[in-house]
Amino acid sequence: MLNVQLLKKRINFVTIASLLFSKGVVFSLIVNYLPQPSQRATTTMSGLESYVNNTVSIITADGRNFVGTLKGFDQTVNIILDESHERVYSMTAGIEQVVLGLHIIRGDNVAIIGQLDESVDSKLDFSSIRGMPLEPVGCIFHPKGKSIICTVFRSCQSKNLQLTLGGLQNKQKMPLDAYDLYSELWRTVVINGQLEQLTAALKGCSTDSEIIRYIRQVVDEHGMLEFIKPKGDGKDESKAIACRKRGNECFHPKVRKYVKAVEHYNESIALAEANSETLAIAYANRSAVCFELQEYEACLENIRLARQNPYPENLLGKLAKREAECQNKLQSNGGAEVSEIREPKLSYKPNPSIPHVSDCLELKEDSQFGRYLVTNRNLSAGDVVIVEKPFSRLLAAQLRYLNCDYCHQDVFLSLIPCESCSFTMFCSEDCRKKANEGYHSVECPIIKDMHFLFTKVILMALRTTTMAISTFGGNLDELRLHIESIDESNLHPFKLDWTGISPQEVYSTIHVLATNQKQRTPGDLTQRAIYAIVMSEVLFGKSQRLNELCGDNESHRDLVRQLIFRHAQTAPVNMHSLMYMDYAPDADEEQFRQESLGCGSFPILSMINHSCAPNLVRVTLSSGCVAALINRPVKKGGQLFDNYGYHHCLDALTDRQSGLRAQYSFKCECEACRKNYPLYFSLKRIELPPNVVHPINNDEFERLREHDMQTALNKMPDYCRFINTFGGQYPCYDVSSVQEALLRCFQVIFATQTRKLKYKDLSSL
Ligand SMILES: C[S@@+](CC[C@H](N)C(=O)[O-])C[C@H]1O[C@@H](n2cnc3c(N)ncnc32)[C@H](O)[C@@H]1O
Repeated sequence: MLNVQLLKKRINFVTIASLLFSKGVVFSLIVNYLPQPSQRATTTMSGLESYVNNTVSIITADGRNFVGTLKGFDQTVNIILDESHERVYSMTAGIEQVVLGLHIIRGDNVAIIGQLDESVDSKLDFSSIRGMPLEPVGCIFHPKGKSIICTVFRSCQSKNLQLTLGGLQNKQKMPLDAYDLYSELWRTVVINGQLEQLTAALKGCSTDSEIIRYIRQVVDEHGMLEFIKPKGDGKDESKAIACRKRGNECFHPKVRKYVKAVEHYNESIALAEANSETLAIAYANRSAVCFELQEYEACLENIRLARQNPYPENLLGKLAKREAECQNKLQSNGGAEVSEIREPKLSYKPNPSIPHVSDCLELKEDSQFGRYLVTNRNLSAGDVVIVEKPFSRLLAAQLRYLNCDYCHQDVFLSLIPCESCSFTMFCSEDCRKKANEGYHSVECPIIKDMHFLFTKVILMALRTTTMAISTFGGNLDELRLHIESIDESNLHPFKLDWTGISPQEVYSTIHVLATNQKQRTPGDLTQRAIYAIVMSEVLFGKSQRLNELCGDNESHRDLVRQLIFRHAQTAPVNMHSLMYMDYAPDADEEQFRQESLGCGSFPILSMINHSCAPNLVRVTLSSGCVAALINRPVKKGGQLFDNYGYHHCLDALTDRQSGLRAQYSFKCECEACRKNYPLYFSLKRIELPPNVVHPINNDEFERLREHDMQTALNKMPDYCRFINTFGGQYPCYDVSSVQEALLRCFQVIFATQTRKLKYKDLSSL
């Protein structure tokens, strides 16, 4: 009934669309609950097209084997199989084939896809084949999906890590990343029969420092670090000129892709040497775009920046003419219109000690859930219970030439560059200064390499560590003493008074977030220790600022490694994605969609546990805060539940359970898992009383999809009322679909929106 258009934008094949339409899938659910794209393997999958409608065999990261007809996939390798089954291997019985029918496999879980040779396959006697069940290969955090494929397919069984790494480097024709190093080391350990020894050694380590030291020995034994070759970063005139040319192509009157043009000019600005003609021309060209976008104030500012640099004399007249035209326009247009930003307010009195949290929330702890939040009053759909700002945050790399690295605002017409690196831009001198004082002075020389070497989850470990260091004014002794004074078993954010809290105390609440270290396998711990070793080596090798802070003190370096190691464990478990609503008119009919803005660490939101049938959603606000909004009634005494990317409407029970166990180390026993709630297209419909009209009306929903604020404001109370009245009948199609519509209202009213939208009539987007 709702949202069928959304389907087309995720999956480009009409065949899949018709398949799922017929089953009534609401695709925005998929959009909203699948993990963020950067969390998933984003392999280029053009080769996959040839497999469509053929039988394929897929090995997933959690070690399962699915066979079925490939019906389609999207750019993040979410796969749709039809007539599928799972092959379960065992050493004591033949291969079991569990029939699944239509089955969706999430992109982040796909390790290998290959076409099945049916002529060979059909001759196999499955009952007589024995095979070891596959081990999880853990691709969830791999940045590009490439190594998994290399790792599993590689026939080379060399016991010498240097040989395999060298071979891999030649084969990939590009530098290795940190995951490559880990996966090759792990394979070598297994081939050499050293797994037991390594496991025993890790078990014998009683501190993080000992784990890192032991893994460092293994890394050094194999000479692994020489394969990490950071390229460094810096200004580059020829690249700056090339970017400007790309900008000019987009600016051409027949193309008029103005936002794209600005993105290229911004890259040119970031790459240009300070006080260069290239820099001046890039600013001047950006001023031309501003003029076309009728942003006259910004145009004047860009003209000023161009003139501050050696702009070619023979072109100065052109600038002066543009300047005069701008001034005329400004005089005749009056002041610029200011768009209203709506910030949700807490629905109940704030907690006197934690003003960003409603006073009805309490923190509890038990052996099943660890720490968790409960409400001491009934909550209703639409209630706002938390509005929290992040301690540390990281901008998505693909937005680096559109958004400010510090405040994340997409003020792309007025970004200024970092004075040293080519990877970071800011919206103002103020943000540039704050970023440098906070994290950037340490990260500046290595941030570009870090984005190549690590995924964003692991980069959050870096950012949280650099923020921790700056929180203590760079004084590593003080930071160490502070950490040593924390009683981890007894500290949580509800124990602190946030009204006058110091940044150091805020860091304490981040420091004690769950690491799940006890549940981590030796392979997992090795992986994270390698990340900490590689990251700190690159930092110590290139970051002058960090070397100044550490001096000759080896214990300072040790502290940095330990913090990165710790946050490489806390980040994947606790970090939250920051999202914005993008506008992409040619991405099929669904013009607005949630995209990744980055990620952040949050002391209070991190206390919320998961359910596959959650009762709240998170929305990233323009202020950079994240709000928790209730989307299903919660009774007094009930626990608040977030969704960690595994929703019963979208994922089958076994997929959810294995995914949550692999990523978050717990066995989910939520209501949806206990009662095996159906997938969305199998949900029952409820019979509404004759006086109740279903609140989703197609015309209004269409306007919501177009992000019409008035419709969102009008419909939100209706949707909340419906959910609050019929929420007791969950799970049912009616409540789930209205929850989706309510989420869209939250997004229209409160979520960070792209500024591009403002230019939809002036520019091709
Ligand atoms: C973001 S933290 C949530 C707060 C956590 N309970 C704590 O004590 O810090 C995520 C971790 O909490 C635990 N967790 C989350 N949801 C859970 C659930 N439904 N049942 C049991 N444990 C859960 C898992 O250990 C998971 O890795």
